[in-house]
Amino acid sequence: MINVEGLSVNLGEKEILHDISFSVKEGEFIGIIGPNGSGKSTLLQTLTQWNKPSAGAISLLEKPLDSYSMKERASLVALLSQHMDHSLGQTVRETIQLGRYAHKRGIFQQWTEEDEEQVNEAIAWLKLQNYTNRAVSDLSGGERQRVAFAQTIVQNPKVLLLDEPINHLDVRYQKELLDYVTTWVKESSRSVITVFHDINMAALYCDRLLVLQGGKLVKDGKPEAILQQSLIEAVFETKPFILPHATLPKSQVMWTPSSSYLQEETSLDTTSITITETMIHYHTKKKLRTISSGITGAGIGWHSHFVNRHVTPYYDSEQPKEEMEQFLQAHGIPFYDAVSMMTAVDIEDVAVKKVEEPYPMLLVATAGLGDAIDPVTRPCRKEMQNPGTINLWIFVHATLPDEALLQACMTVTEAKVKALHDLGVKDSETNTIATGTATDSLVIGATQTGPRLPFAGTGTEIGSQLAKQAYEIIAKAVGNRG
Ligand SMILES: Nc1ncnc2c1ncn2[C@@H]1O[C@H](COP(=O)(O)OP(=O)(O)OP(=O)(O)O)[C@@H](O)[C@H]1O
Repeated sequence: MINVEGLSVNLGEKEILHDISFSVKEGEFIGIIGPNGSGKSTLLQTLTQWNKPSAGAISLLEKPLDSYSMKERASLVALLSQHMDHSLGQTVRETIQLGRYAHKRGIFQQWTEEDEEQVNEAIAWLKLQNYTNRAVSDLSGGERQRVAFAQTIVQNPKVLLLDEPINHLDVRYQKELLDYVTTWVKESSRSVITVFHDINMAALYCDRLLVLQGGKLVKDGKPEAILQQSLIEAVFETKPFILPHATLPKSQVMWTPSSSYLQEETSLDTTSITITETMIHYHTKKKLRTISSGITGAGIGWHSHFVNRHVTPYYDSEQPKEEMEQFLQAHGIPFYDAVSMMTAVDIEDVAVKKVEEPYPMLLVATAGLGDAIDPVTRPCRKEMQNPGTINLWIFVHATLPDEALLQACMTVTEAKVKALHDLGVKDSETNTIATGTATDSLVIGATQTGPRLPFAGTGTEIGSQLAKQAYEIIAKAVGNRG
């Protein structure tokens, strides 16, 4: 659709773009990212011939861009820019209607049914029905942005160029506009090139990203190839963390504030454990990085409340998470900040241990064995037969990346299996050695302010400590049962 070859642009005395080459196919949604002043807007403006190149060539539909008349170009390429005044009518409808001008020829510019249809469609898509008779001058920044977008879209161009189209929009309208653009580009074999400051939105919506730095195209690739820590840090001069999106196979960037207020030390303190008949509750001053299989706070997160709640052997809830949230709230514990689990074991049988060397560690365990299971031998059954569960908490004063937290889970689980083996705990149905109970829970929390330990597998110093301590605390908790 568009081919750019060796493009350079001078503005005044200065070379703003240098030797840029890329191409855009039909149906592609391209994002341009880069720091302030890197030339993103200049590039978009040059694609409309707003700026004249000092070198290189731009072709559109296989013909040089400058071989089209202004009128032809206007109907093929539409630019929504922050840096130019859009033609404004009095009302929203009039302003959008002006976008159809690109399709009018000759002196008798009759308004057609197609014009009306395009305008009404854009008004509906952008949810502007209630604004059509409002004066554009009275609209908010975001509302005006949607009107300007509607005016651009009714031009029905082959190529749509958008310069920061979402910067004034709230998150709902950002999503709606980008969802709309995606449908528009995919269903009608057109192309879109959009300048983004929001790298995450660019990565979510674009097929490819162009990265500009100092007027040069430093990288052209799929979002997952662009969202690499070294590249983003080099271009934006600030360190990102790249994480997977929670539900889509896409990458996202996270930023960490440099403020020292967020870097305070947290130590592990046994005095902040409260043990009552109802629950074991541990509260840390600062949130810990956690990996857990609890009822609330499961997965990877940050939490400062840890709850092992006593329930009767007959506890039965169809919605244990909601029921647990109510329990936490009733006890003044914010459910969103709590890793919680349940046990039918008497809370007084809890085992607690604090270790200082080599790494400070706090361990808390309760162990019921009524439903000890050997899942390798026993056929699967849905119903739990006897209550009983091993709940294990391990808190470490160290900085563990997520992969080390996962390794710590493996290390600790292997130690639990060995403990049950050495204790001769058996699955009552198969009479073979159990690996755990059917409902065991685990949380590992790290203060993230101690020494940085990249790995926590069984071959590491921290892994060896985790395994030994987990083995001992489980054995102690099993021994504590009345
Ligand atoms: N008419 C002009 N004459 C001289 N220099 C210009 C002109 N227009 C823009 N520039 C300069 O060109 C460089 C690139 O500007 P441009 O607006 O393309 O950057 P950008 O990447 O879109 O920036 P931002 O993220 O801040 O919007 C900047 O240094 C800018 O000052």
